[in-house]
Amino acid sequence: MAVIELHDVFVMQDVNTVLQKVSFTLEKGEFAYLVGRTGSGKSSLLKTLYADLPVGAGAATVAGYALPKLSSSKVPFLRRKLGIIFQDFQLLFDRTVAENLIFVLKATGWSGKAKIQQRVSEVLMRVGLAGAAAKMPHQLSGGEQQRVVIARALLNEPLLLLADEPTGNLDPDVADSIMRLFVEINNSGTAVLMATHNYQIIRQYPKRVLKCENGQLIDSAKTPFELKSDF
Ligand SMILES: Nc1ncnc2c1ncn2[C@@H]1O[C@H](COP(=O)(O)OP(=O)(O)OP(=O)(O)O)[C@@H](O)[C@H]1O
Repeated sequence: MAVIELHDVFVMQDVNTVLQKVSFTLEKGEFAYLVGRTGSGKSSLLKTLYADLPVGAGAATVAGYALPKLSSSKVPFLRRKLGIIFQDFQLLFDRTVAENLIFVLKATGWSGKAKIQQRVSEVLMRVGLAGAAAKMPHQLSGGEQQRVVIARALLNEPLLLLADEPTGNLDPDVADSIMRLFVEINNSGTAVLMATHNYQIIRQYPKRVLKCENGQLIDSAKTPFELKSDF
């Protein structure tokens, strides 16, 4: 089953076309990088996929939801199938790690204190932060904070993780450990689409690459291309 299926999609910012005729399929459990120079349209494409930007034209299905016709009341249901790891979806710094996670669980319809506590423990364990529940975000390193963001994205067992520069502000060792976490999550069946400028990571963990260039999306699975370090 495909978790993303786009056919001739136009990615728009207001009246401007950022990407035209985007067509690709991401299967369940697949991993792909999304690359391209600054301003080439990576974030806009990701935003289109989680219905933060409207589809200009074309056919798009994400996690079983047909996007062009998706009513705003259905958007939360789509988002529950997705784990979104974005620079601007940061942690709430006035609450503990556990409270950050509980906030999202309650907002997505969870109830029952024991069930909620158990889910919080499970996701923290999954990202290697079993002891961090009672800590405040500022007591954690940048890499640990990113792990909490990933834990939060995993709360509702998403079919697909959408990540925008998840290793962006981290030093190379920490970036590598975050990448290994993504690989582990992917190996357990969650599809991942990760926008990145991190050439080292792509070299070290080679996978399918989707590249935004000149208003189009090039797919290494269809048109093999050599990735240069200046993408
Ligand atoms: N909120 C916005 N309103 C209008 N135009 C925007 C907005 N955000 C981005 N754009 C424009 O859309 C185009 C694509 O930007 P986008 O942020 O998708 O690129 P990107 O590849 O993610 O870049 P970066 O690598 O810097 O994150 C750019 O021309 C940008 O100026």
